[in-house]
Amino acid sequence: MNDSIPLAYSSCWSQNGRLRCSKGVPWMKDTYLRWLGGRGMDCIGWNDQEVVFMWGGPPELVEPFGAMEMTGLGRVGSKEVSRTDSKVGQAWFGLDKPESGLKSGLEPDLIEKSGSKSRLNSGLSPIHSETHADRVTVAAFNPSLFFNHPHSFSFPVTIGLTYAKNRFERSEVLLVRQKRNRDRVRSLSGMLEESAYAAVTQGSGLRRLAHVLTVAGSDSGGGAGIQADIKACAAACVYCSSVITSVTAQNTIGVQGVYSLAENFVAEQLRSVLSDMQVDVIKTGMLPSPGMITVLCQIIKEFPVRAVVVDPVMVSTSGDVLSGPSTLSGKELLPLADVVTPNLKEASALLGGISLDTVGDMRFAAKSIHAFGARNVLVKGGDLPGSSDAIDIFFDGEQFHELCGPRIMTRNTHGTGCTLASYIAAELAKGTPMLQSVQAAKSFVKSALLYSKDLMIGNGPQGPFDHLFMLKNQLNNYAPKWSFNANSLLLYAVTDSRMNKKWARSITEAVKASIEGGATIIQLREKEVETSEFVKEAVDCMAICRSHHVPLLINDRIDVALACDADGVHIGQSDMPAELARKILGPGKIIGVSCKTPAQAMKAWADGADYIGCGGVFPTNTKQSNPTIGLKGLETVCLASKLPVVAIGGIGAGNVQSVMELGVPNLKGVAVVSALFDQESVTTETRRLKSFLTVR
Ligand SMILES: Nc1ncnc2c1ncn2[C@@H]1O[C@H](COP(=O)(O)OP(=O)(O)OP(=O)(O)O)[C@@H](O)[C@H]1O
Ligand SMILES: Cc1ncc(CO)c(N)n1
Repeated sequence: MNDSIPLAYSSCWSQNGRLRCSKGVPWMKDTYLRWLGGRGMDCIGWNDQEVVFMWGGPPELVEPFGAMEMTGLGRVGSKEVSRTDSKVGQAWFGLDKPESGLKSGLEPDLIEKSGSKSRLNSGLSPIHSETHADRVTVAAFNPSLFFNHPHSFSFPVTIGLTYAKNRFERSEVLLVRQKRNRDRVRSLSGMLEESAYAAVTQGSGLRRLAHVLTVAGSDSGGGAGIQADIKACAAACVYCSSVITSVTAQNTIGVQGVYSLAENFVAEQLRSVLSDMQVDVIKTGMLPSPGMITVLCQIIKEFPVRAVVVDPVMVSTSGDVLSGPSTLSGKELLPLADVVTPNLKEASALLGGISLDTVGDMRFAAKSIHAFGARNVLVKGGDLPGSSDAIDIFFDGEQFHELCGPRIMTRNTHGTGCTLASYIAAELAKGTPMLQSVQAAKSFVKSALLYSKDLMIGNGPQGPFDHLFMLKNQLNNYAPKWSFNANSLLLYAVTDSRMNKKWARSITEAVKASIEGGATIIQLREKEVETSEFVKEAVDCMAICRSHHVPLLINDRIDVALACDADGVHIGQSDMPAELARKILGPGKIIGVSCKTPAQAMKAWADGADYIGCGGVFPTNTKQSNPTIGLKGLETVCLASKLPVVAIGGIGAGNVQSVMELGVPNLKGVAVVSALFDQESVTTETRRLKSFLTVR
């Protein structure tokens, strides 16, 4: 790499795969800014597993990644720590206090607990350390927010990424946004992702894949065990190596035979993989003997990994015993587990055979198993009697989370447990935080069951399902096309068929006029138009919007959005659930959800929406039965929302200022119907309203 900026300005580099840090980098603000301007990146911290970079860029590239906040991620041992800060300049770069860097992102007690090797620090403060990195995390931020420095805007994204990659040849480079949306962001921006990959491969010619090692039994029927684990990891785009503990003769009827491997041969497999490959996460399944667990625990301590996921397999779905409860009752493994995932029978066995029949019992079980030393516990309720939902209880030692999803009526649930644990492991390997990993896994199992509910493999009562359904789902469009810029919510024009009719305009004319007046995003909300007509107009509107670089969304009608390749959809609380809309549309489309309450806003975020529409703020003729929430209600939802917000409902030139004056950072604009479209000149009215709005 052409490294024309002297290394002295940087605080660390890699040598033979180890990260080395310079001693006593002087605090030179101006030089540093020049360096940052040229590189767009600085290492702000590291520990023995992870290096954290800050990366800046021009606003239009950075904003989709969350302009106002950034997150530093760190790890101490296998515990992930993170810190999100909106007062970026000072807290993260220590412009005022060089020592304040990421050090403050790690709780001091964690640093101590983790032992002497782990440390994080500011990239600028004097550091004397040598460690190695197996992951480089690149956090995006917008330097224009706090650096009044011309060079901050002038470097290509790839330089930063190439830089990171070259510095840490053996490391994986990850692009992240806020902790909350990390996984989505990685796929949000096609351009950035491509750049990232180009950078990663160009630089050193090497690239890493997140890696899960499964230590489990083979299911000859292919639905559970090691076979399910490999497929689940593949579906999550993660590499999976496998150490086989036992071979079962198994089909959809039951388990006909079990042949367990010798403990020392399992140890040999473990050492083969772990001594050669960079495993991020170990997932365990069937461990047929206490001796095997002892061997595994020893080897995990020898080769520490990012996280350990323990699925305490004891009984197959068919009811056949795969390993006795005694194997885990030694409880050597649980203290090493970042998460343990017992089903009801397994939880009961771990707790000496108590009966678990209700969600309350599941909470009790989760707490009791947590006391054995696992950091997190997920008690799975797939077999909860009399429940129409599939309810799992997640306990992190402090809080319970009830993860609730619809129970899919199907015989094909063989291997759900193995799949769930492996998918959690895969997400953790990619760097997704624990709770989100569990949620993603649950959502994956649900979708896989839904897709496979009528599949017929084998003649027994419990069939396998199809893990790779996404490859076959033609509706899914996984190529990201549009990276959502929340600033486009500034003046959001929503068309209305009644008003168009009243003023004798076609939808296309209305859209064209509002764009001319300065609308920054358009939504077609056409409740009274025939589908064929709607699609035809939507295609024309798309062409106009594309040529003006204005995103076009379709209200409610996902089919129409797909048919005209719109940029996304806007959905209400009673329309298609956002989570399913995301499944159908893929990560590249924009999804907005109407929300009135903080709870709805949280759900929209969890479901993968990009923004929320909040209102009705003021009374309106468009939706007479819609109760208004007022400016106070809007403010409350904005403060609770993790997504950008656009206000809607009775907004026009007379009150738009009162809305924007709320001054909540994530309130990005106003959505307007009548004030634009129930007017003689749409262009004039749009222009007028726009004059009250400025990009914030
Ligand atoms: N019919 C279903 N519909 C939706 N989700 C389900 C269904 N059955 C199980 N799940 C979910 O699948 C995950 C695995 O739970 P389950 O209790 O089936 O595990 P398990 O008994 O260990 O599975 P297996 O032994 O078949 O591998 C949980 O998140 C559970 O809620
Ligand atoms: C090998 C194996 N592991 C796990 C399970 C649990 O479903 C199974 N049925 N078979």
